[in-house]
Amino acid sequence: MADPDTTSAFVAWFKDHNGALDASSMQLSDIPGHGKGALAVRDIPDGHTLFEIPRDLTLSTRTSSLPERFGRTAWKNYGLDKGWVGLILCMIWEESLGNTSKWSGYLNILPSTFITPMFWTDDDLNELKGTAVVDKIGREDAERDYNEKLIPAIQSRPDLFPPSTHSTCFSVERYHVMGSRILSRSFHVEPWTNEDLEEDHDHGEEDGSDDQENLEANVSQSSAMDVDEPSENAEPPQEQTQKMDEDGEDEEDIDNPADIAMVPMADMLNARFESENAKLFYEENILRMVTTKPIKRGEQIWNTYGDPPNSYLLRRYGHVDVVPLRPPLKGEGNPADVVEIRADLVVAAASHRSKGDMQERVDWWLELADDDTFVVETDCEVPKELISLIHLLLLSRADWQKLQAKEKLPKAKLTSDIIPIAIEVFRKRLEEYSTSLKEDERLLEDPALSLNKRNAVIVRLGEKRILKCTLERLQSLKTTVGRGNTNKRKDMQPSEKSGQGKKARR
Ligand SMILES: C[S@@+](CC[C@H](N)C(=O)[O-])C[C@H]1O[C@@H](n2cnc3c(N)ncnc32)[C@H](O)[C@@H]1O
Repeated sequence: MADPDTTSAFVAWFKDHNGALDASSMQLSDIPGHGKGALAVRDIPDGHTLFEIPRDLTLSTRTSSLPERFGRTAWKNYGLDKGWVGLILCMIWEESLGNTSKWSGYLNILPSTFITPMFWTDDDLNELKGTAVVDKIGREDAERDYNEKLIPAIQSRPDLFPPSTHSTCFSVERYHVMGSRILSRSFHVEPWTNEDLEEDHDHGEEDGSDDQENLEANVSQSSAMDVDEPSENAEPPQEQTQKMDEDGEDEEDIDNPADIAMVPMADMLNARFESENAKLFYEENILRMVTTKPIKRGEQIWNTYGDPPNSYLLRRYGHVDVVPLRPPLKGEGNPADVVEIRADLVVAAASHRSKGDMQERVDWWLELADDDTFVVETDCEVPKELISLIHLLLLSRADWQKLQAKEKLPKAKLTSDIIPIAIEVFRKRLEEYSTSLKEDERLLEDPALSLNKRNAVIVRLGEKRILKCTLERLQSLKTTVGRGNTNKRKDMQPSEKSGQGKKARR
């Protein structure tokens, strides 16, 4: 895919702009099935610096000159300070400048085609039916920002965005390309000093807005960051996270979109479940990629994307992880997979035992539990909140009234009246996919299966394996409970983990 000329032009640009690369340790290469990536060209010890990126070489709304030229007040008035649209506009504008942009040598190496579901045909998207990907692709939301913010902004300043370039450089297609580049490559880079933060704050005041809350949140976030490595510098280096947050709508949840940055060179590293052997740290003036394990010559240098489930990997990055699974699951897949179960499925399964005031109980639940989706992980444990909701729906009217008075959710215990309903929930959830688990396993044996379809099958198969495993455990528990012997099956007690309010990736 990458031609060596593009790669060497990028490396030359990086060095020309004060990036430091230890080429005796690492080189960029084409890696089959991974696009480009970094390989160790010698044995590298733990704690070794592979490259350093000057902060001003990162590309964000802080470093591009566009927000300043556009005017900070106007930037806010057009809504460019919220979400990703401001950074997307900076990237498109920098690209429209061609070779005169400081980042042209970087933008030239970034991909313009993506294999994420955002760009799939309806036929391929159908393969994702039932999975956690379907509702989260967000193409319509992105296009709303394009039409309601970006277009009015560029039309307001023909001096910065000549009308002749609108249909080419500023097209909705380029907008999606830049959005996908951010989705799959951006980092969360906070300012180093309070002065930098104050600078952000000053801009807010200049615009007559009050950013004090955000400012404080950022200060505390900064000081709370993990410090992984001892540093020779006055201040310790701090760990960077590629991808701001694990939640699906992360991009919108970020306190300060100015913290989202494209980081040349650091974004050339691939990632695989629990394979991380290098990590990005930040210091006052540079970001530094440091090895976190010894790496053998010829091995790939892996960053981490936070080891998310395959549904998330496919949606954001366009690939899936397939590694050995852990008990109780067998075979290969992603040990970080999850399956989401909507609360309405639980309500439907419990409806035949309805107490008449079901809706009232559901509303009360939503208020108190603050989540309408349960997440089952590869340990195949029934989420505590799911059990608790079934309990709530089955309570006698008198017990329900007592509970309301106490404002406490019912205990999460898998009793003989709960188990059959939980079984029905898992069965119904499995029916939401259009194929069976066995059919999916057969499909994966077909070498002619397209990459998109293969990835979709891997995502849904991972979810189905969790559902089947949990279902089997519930069925076996039903038999045990039926025999009046619950003590032997302690393993089916709900996990504490899920009781701690693990949120669905929505
Ligand atoms: C941060 S970039 C890494 C550099 C990228 N490979 C390139 O060619 O520019 C992230 C992208 O790399 C690819 N990638 C990363 N890890 C991968 C993996 N384990 N398997 C396949 N592709 C991977 C995906 O296309 C993902 O969107």
